[in-house]
Amino acid sequence: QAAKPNVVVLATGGTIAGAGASAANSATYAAAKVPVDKLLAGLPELANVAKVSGEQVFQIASESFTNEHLLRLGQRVSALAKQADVDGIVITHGTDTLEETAYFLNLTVRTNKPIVVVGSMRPGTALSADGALNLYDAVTVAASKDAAGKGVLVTMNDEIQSGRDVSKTINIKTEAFKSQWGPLGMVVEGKNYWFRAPVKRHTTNSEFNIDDIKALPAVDIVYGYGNMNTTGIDAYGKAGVKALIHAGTGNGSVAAQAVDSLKALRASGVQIIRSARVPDGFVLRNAEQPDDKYDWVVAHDLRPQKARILAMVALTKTNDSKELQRIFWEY
Ligand SMILES: NC(=O)C[C@H](N)C(=O)O
Repeated sequence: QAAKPNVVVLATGGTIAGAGASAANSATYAAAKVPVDKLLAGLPELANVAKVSGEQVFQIASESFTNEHLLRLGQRVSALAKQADVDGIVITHGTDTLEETAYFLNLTVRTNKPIVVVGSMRPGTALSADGALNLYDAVTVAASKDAAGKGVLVTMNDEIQSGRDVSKTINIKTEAFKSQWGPLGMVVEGKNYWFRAPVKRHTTNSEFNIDDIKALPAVDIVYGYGNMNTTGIDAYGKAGVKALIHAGTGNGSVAAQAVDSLKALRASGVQIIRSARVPDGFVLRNAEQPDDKYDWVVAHDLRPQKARILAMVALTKTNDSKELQRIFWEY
């Protein structure tokens, strides 16, 4: 029998490492409690698909992820991916910001080896906990040659999703991770079934490289709503933000009373990136606002939190708005 592939599980915390007081506690529990060794020991079936080793990188709930966590995790993933004795990497992660980390790695880690980010909606102590199967699926995908070159992937709820496209769309329920463009495939009983492949640039085809990124610039998000005021926009400007994501209403529309503040910020050198608070669809250039005239960028189909990740990564290389727009189309 051929040797099993080597998969490293990098644990960062989240509900997949959570524990509640009773089996009835599906939503009330503490995240980031169970160490990686215990997670892996509780899943002996992993030995059927790979030779698995674990490493505790952080033990936090993912809402508390910072740019420093992103950089440290990315550097560790990159170093492991260069090792000849590592075939695939799994990252266990809280679900709240899982999509941001997955996209960050997708943009910056230069490897063809499968990288799979996984979490759970219920702690392992709960009835119908989903973490064990999600993790088994993640290791299955990370151990598979057919998962190579598809960018960073996410396995939740039997589906294989693109880390670029996927978002958490509901709390409480286990079918939380969706993409408007659909999953790439499914993973069932230790086997992958593929239906499509990503077309946006990622990993080995990316112009960004985590090994060259030492710090990420300040990029923040303001939310559009009825009766919007400019307090947030002006405060972020004063705080020295390098780009501001506007999570606009509808097709990324901007309230008339906010336009002047955003124009003033742009005039001071801050990049303005028009995204939308609407979950799906995409923002068109020069629709709703004259982006060419104001020298603003549109976020394409990226949700505000994903637009923030791409803006930070892009700004490590360029502060040219035309280049930024090209990057938003291509990634
Ligand atoms: N389901 C989860 O993992 C939620 C948790 N708050 C986290 O993101 O760490």
